[in-house]
Amino acid sequence: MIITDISVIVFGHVTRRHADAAGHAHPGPAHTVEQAMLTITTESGEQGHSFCPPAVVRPDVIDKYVRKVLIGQDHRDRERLWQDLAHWQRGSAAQLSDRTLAVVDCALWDLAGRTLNQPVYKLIGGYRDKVPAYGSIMCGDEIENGLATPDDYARFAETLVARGYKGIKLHTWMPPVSWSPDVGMDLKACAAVREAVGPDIALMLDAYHWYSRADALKLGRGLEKLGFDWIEEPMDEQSMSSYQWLTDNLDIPVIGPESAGGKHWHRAEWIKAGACDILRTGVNDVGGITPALKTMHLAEAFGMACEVHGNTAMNLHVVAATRNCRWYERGLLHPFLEYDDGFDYLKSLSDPMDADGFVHVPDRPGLGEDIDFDHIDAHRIR
Ligand SMILES: O=C(O)[C@H](O)[C@@H](O)[C@@H](O)C(=O)NO
Ligand SMILES: [Mg+2]
Repeated sequence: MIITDISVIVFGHVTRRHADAAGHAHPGPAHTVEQAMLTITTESGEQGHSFCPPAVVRPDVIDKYVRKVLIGQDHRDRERLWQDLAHWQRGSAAQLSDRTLAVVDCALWDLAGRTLNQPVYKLIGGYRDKVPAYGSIMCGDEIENGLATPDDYARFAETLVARGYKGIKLHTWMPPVSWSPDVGMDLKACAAVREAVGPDIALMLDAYHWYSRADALKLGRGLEKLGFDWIEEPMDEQSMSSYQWLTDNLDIPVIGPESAGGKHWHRAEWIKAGACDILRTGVNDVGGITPALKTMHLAEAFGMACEVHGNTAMNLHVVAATRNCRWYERGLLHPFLEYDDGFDYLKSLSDPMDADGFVHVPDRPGLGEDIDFDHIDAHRIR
């Protein structure tokens, strides 16, 4: 039970996803990027693993903070270890990020599950073994027949419905796309998708993140006419009062915050301020499964849904262990990418989806990631 070692392996991972100047992903040629696997080991050799970009678990952060808090501790004390790491953030000069807390917390949950031979969501307390997924489409682009026009979005939406999705979220065009942002074009894409899929598919929009209040209101009013289920991140989430204003002026549910910091504490303030109708959390956004569950339960106490940001096993287990979340966000998707091909370092998908749009939680222990350790060893960089 006592943690004796924390290690990081950096390996090469082949992907066709490329980040643009704003950090949003788009398809491109296959290229190799560095990926890190954090491993926490106990005195009896039990291990838990979690994946992230190498910078999140760079040696100085692991040595100065993570090892100091975890080594010699009982791995089952996830709550205390998470609180201790969160307290170290204050004195870390912003070097110890919520993302690092998340990868450590996930590895501890994976360790607990692997040790007990149980999936994480069953350790938390399962609510369901399969969850409905919405297809989360990548941000728009200027790629011919990609996501360059409203018709491109409409055609892709039809493909997603045929695949089984019962919900679709659009991310529309954002800089560096040359002519964006453009509320009119956002609404044309949303109208084209609604026309293509009909009234029974749930639709949501995740918009350009820095619209003015006036533009966000215009966008929201347009989505109301199209019967969309929520509007997401149309303004800078650092302005909670802007979201309070928008929520007061729109009928369509406003969801958030996704990217704002402050973990579950700040999300409590959004609820108190009436800055959202649906709360949002995400394992990477709030610092782990542990605080994501706190956020889910916070929202539940206020009679609110809390939708979980992001794909991968860590978020799927949170959705499977809670009632007040309607969807699993499966993505990001693009006509030129085959999402079901998965990752080259996992032997199978962590979020397999059936033809009816349900993602089945793997019955494998821990986070259930079917890790190809031989692949990782063969492509190890350091
Ligand atoms: O890079 C990002 O901002 C996220 O990946 C984002 O595109 C997407 O995950 C999101 O906002 N989902 O709600
Ligand atoms: Mg979002």
